[in-house]
Amino acid sequence: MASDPVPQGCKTALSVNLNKVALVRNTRHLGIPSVTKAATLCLQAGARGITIHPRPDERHIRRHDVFDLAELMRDWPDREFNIEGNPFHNLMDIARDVRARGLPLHQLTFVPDSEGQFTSDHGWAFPQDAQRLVPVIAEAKALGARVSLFMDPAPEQMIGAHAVGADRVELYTEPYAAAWVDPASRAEQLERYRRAALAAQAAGLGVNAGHDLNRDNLTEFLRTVPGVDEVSIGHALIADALELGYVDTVSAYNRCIDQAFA
Ligand SMILES: CC(=O)[C@@H](O)[C@H](O)COP(=O)(O)O
Ligand SMILES: NCC(=O)COP(=O)(O)O
Repeated sequence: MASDPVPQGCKTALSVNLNKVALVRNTRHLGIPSVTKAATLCLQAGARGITIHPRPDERHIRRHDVFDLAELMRDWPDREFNIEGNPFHNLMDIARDVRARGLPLHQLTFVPDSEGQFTSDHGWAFPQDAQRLVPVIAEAKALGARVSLFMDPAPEQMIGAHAVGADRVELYTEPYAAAWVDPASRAEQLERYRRAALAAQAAGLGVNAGHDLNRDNLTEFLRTVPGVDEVSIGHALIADALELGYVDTVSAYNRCIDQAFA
């Protein structure tokens, strides 16, 4: 990686996931809403990066979106381009193609989804997944990308994630988001994530987080879980943008992050 737009150890960076913009766009053949325009507005509003998850069924992000966005990211050298997906399905082929075109690719987030999965709902497991992950992680790093592994908040798994060569883990936050409405469950979940983040950092990994984070649950998560390098947020953020617009929405999420560090 030539330069790292989201270095470890700084205030949490907001990466906007644009899957849901593409989902709406794909219901007609008109090209609206535009994924690249959404990316531009979010970056102008202060998003530190763009995330996409090109699923094999192309229900939202399509192959051309990856290249269109990578071209756009060339004009934003201090922002991060993060592509999520399963390295045993379509992800590595896309990553090779991005780099063959000389386009930026800062982070690959490996997610163990099945083809056609409704949405991501679990992380990698060690030692079961170790052997097959080693070569694809090595290849991703040779392509110049940081590698993050989507993981459940299980402290005992973090040494395994580091041993296979990952740079970071992305903690799967849906269980926290689902527990948020109930104060006792929320506290219990927060403690799980806090311990998982500390274990990851002790193993030498950076920590990202994502899935169902929103304006209500984000600040408390970042106040409690130490040293989160990046959050990727899509579903709730794009839903908010339908009401508030991209610019005000990105500002609102950045305020949630700022409040956690105040
Ligand atoms: C890994 C992760 O949590 C996100 O990529 C999430 O899966 C979003 O994907 P969808 O937008 O397809 O639900
Ligand atoms: N990695 C998580 C992500 O990119 C967005 O998840 P969500 O906010 O759409 O649930």
